[in-house]
Amino acid sequence: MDATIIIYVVIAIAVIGLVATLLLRGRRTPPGTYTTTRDANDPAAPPAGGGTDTLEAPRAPTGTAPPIGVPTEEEPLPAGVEIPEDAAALETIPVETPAPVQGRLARLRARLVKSNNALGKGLLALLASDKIDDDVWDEIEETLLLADLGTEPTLELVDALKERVKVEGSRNPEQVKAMLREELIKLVDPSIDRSLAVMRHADRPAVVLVVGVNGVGKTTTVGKLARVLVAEDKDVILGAADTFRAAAAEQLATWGSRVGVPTVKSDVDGADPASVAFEAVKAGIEQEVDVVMVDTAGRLQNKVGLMDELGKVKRVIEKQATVDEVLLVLDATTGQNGLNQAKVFAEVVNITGIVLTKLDGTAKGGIVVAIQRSLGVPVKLVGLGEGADDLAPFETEDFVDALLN
Ligand SMILES: Nc1nc2c(ncn2[C@@H]2O[C@H](COP(=O)(O)OP(=O)(O)OP(=O)(O)O)[C@@H](O)[C@H]2O)c(=O)[nH]1
Repeated sequence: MDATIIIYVVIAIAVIGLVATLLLRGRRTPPGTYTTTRDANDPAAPPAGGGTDTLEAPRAPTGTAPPIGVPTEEEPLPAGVEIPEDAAALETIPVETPAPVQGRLARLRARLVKSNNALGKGLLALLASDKIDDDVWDEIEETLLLADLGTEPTLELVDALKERVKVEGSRNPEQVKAMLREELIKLVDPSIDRSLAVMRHADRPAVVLVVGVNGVGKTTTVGKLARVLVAEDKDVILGAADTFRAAAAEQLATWGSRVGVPTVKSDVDGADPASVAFEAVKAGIEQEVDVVMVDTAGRLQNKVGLMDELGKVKRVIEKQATVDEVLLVLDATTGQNGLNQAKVFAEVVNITGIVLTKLDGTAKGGIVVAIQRSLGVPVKLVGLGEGADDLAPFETEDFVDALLN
């Protein structure tokens, strides 16, 4: 009897608590409010009058989006932004355990071997031929250029090989392979620091901003990278600031929920990305996570638009934290086009690392060298498939071995 009363009392307290929480939360995030000056790139002029201005939301293609609040750099406000409960709450649903990160590139080597066979086999056959005359050197050069190594690195590699063949004389296949391996490793550069800046600061999380054009595999990469961080035992929050494509936020949230990582997103198409980024970092600080990772749209229709959007996202984040890492995602299959994209992004934000996706679908592994050379930024991660754990930290020797096998 006593026990029944206690159970009723506990249930009553829980219901009252829940109702109070819902009421309070509703009051904390008034929709459609906008209290300070607009930015030039904000979508619509605020109506005149009153202490609180209300902005029309940027319209979704259907034109059905309701008015939302748009943040300013002075005082960002939520714009229909959903802030999930902390990761501990999400962990009540079964989550997947990501594959270990250590040695992933070596394990995924077969993907590169398949696509880069032409490069490795071609070069080894040429170098091991009885007589290496100018025609053979030309063919070697062509093979390297076709693998997107870039003109300058190709010439450097060919010169180094010519010199070694002259000095060492031998064309025993094993020796040739060792020689080529050494020279390729030098070109890719094992001395570069490729670690990700994902260490939590004393009082706030590390913030990673992920940029790149649509379709390169950016959202997928953020999802996969969340798994990498979870595998390294880090608490993560995702910010779905790619508000341009309606499904991107849901796609990201699905990736996150698979590994118990919450996603801050807006339920309004075309909401201000800076608002989502701000709220994600705020949630990350409040929930004391290690890393906040923000996905962005970064449409490349023109440089000024891109600069406005990414610049604002970054400035708004910097009201509460530092941006520790800006990762540019590039599709390895796009060759020169990817390099051009990289240059435009590099002019707009300070890129600290490259994620090269779809390396499994191309024989153009040389793009790693070309990108590092032209941007002066290291390739930190490579995408080697559509599977959830097909993203690997870049390791020079494993990469070169995959090219040559
Ligand atoms: N083969 C292969 N496919 C990949 C890789 N990375 C991503 N993809 C695929 O590329 C496609 C596009 O990926 P998304 O993540 O949606 O591209 P996005 O750049 O985020 O596009 P938006 O969300 O529109 O900005 C998807 O089908 C992914 O599965 C990879 O490393 N290898």
